[in-house]
Amino acid sequence: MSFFKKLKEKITNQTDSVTDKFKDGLTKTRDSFVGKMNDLVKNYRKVDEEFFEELEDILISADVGVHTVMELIDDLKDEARTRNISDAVDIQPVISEKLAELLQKSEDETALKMKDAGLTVILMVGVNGVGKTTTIGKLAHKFKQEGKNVLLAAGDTFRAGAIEQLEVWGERVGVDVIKQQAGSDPAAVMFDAIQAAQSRKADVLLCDTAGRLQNKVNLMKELEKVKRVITREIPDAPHEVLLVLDATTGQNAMSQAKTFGEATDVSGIVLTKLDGTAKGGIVLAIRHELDIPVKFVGLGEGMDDLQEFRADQYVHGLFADILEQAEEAAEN
Ligand SMILES: Nc1nc2c(ncn2[C@@H]2O[C@H](COP(=O)(O)OP(=O)(O)OP(=O)(O)O)[C@@H](O)[C@H]2O)c(=O)[nH]1
Repeated sequence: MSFFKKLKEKITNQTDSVTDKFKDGLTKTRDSFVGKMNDLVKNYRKVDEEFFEELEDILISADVGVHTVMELIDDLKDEARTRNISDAVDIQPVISEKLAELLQKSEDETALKMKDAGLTVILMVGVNGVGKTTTIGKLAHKFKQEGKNVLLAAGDTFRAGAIEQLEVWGERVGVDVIKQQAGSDPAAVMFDAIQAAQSRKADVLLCDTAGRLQNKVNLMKELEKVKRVITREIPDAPHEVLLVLDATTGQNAMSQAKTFGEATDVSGIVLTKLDGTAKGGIVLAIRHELDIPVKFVGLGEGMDDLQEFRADQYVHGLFADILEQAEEAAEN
């Protein structure tokens, strides 16, 4: 069975709306990437050294990341040799297949670690402006729709307006926000929030945190303190530490991930604004070079536009058209 058929089979048991969300959200990346790939195939026709050099540039310009691209190109060269592929058209499905392999390390690890019973505490970290507040709102909405009792903790007491912004989302989604005055100790807010969550028998507590990166030592200290307070109240919490990264910032997002990774144990990444960039290859760089699973992607500004990351949907969203063309060409 062809790779495309296998891919289609994989996504058939998911709802069409998820497939559409990924396809729509990846429009910018697809248009740029697929356009360049089509030109490449047209211009070169034959798979040779120059072809691979051009392909390398295309992948790097989509923010796939230099190390990942190098490995990928080596793999593709081997594959072209062993499968005896010389026509550029025939290598296209192999490219998508290899990208899928890179992403598909383990589907299980993208699922959130939720408690079967009792409170799940999720700490949200990331620099200002990446869409952390919006992501907390979207996650709260998702949990509410699943019938869960959700509470928010306004742990960003540093940035002016952060508490109010979280309250706006709280109202929009219909969940309460536990807060203190601006400038107060975020660890104290967490303590209050955990008490409130436990007495209200909440299922999920989503904790906002401050995102200043200018001073790494302060950031580390603050995150450590916040985590310590949470762990003192609930020993196995926080159950997830989700780092929010803005896909449109490209390699900057990679360096933020490294900094936060040093400051705290990040269990997963939420990649926002994937719909707003032509450089959606960043998903591959993160997955391959950081070894932290991408758990969610932001594919729009609306409440329903946060999607659990699915490697098969991502690859389908990017390559369905190319793969279909290749399939038709092979059949004729
Ligand atoms: N297109 C698109 N826009 C998004 C996405 N996530 C967030 N945004 C937008 O990005 C902007 C910034 O998001 P906010 O949540 O307000 O982030 P912020 O207040 O700047 O900073 P933090 O909350 O500290 O991250 C808003 O206009 C959001 O609507 C997404 O996945 N796609």
